[in-house]
Amino acid sequence: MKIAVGGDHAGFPLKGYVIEVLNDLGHEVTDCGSFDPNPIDFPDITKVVCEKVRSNEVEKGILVCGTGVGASIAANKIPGIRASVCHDIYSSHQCVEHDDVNVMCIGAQIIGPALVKELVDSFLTAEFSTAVEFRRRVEKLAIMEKEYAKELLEVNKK
Ligand SMILES: O=C(CO)[C@H](O)[C@H](O)[C@H](O)COP(=O)(O)O
Repeated sequence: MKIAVGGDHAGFPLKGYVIEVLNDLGHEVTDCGSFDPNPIDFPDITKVVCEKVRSNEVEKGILVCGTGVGASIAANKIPGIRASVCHDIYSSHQCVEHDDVNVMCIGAQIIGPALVKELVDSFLTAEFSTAVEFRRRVEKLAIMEKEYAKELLEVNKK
């Protein structure tokens, strides 16, 4: 699978390990930075990773920041992105099965390499359920995105 990976300064060391794990699992990785441990704001890296996901250049994205929280907030502001912090195995596959999550966010200050390996594998091997209720809920997310975008356009016109 094609995967885009990115992280801010807090995620930098763990991002390297995530890439190693992905390579070992046979995935094709695009490293979106950061490429050194200097401070960089998580929204900037989040945009790079999520653009690759929403344009279908890659199938999924993985973001690493200090807690995963900032990256997840930023990613969920981008149309077409459904992001989640995944720090437990159940969420890491259930978020794909039920909510079709396409960007996993993890916190380098929260979890270590052994768990990361299992989380990444669990996230990437999970499949979106065909059950009608899950499909309906995700469609509602896309509708919400459009509704609020319309509202923003109207506010900007004034
Ligand atoms: O976790 C984060 C956002 O949710 C960031 O990666 C940072 O770790 C966090 O904001 C702390 O910032 P700092 O510049 O590393 O002190």
